[in-house]
Amino acid sequence: MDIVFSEASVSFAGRPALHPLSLRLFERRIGIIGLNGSGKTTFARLINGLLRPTIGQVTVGGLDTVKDEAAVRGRAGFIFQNPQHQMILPVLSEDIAFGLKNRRLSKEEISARTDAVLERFRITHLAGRRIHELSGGETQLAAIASVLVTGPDVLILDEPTNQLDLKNRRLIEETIAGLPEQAIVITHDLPLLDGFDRVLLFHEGRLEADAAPQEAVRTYRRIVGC
Ligand SMILES: Nc1ncnc2c1ncn2[C@@H]1O[C@H](COP(=O)(O)OP(=O)(O)OP(=O)(O)O)[C@@H](O)[C@H]1O
Repeated sequence: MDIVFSEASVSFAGRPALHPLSLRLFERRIGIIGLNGSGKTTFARLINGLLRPTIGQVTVGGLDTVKDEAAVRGRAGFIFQNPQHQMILPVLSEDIAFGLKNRRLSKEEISARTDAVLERFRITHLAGRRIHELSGGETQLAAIASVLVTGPDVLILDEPTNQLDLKNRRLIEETIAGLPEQAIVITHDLPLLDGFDRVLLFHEGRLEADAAPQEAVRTYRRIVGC
């Protein structure tokens, strides 16, 4: 899906967090890297209307993130850094089904879609588990399932491998690689970007590189001197 930034910028209390930026994203796997506080989350939040540009415009599939906010939220799903915070109901299957409420679906349809997404991520055995009892990797998978059940075209993941052990990290890496949906991934886990189509490097609120993974990471290392 086409995501278009047109001279979009964000300031907080007059301080620029993202300088004016124009670009078009359409690739299937897009990474976002940069130091803490460089503007990555600010950029990503603009895509699903969680944040409005102070100046300029962002469109997703031709929809304006400000004027068509509700429709944009349906197209672009966001998985937060601490995904347990975005899960509303205590039990996993209930939380997934909750995302389908208000869609004029029958109980049977909601149940079938919930079962299908649990199966898709091979977490059917966790359906009746309480969210706070899930491991880090299970929580991340559960959050991805909860968002994807609603059928977004693009998934935005904010540091999805943060705090995961090697095994769970691998699981999430493979899950992201296998998603048919477009995915935009903010990460400090640079090897996660292998095979990505495009990587954006932010530095002090500016887009410093827009390149293939290796080149973007090289620029990142050069800029920060590591
Ligand atoms: N709601 C807010 N109010 C005020 N300042 C903010 C707000 N959100 C972000 N900022 C500031 O904007 C800048 C960019 O923050 P952002 O969260 O986009 O960085 P980031 O690259 O995602 O960082 P990290 O890797 O630490 O998550 C920072 O200086 C941050 O303090």
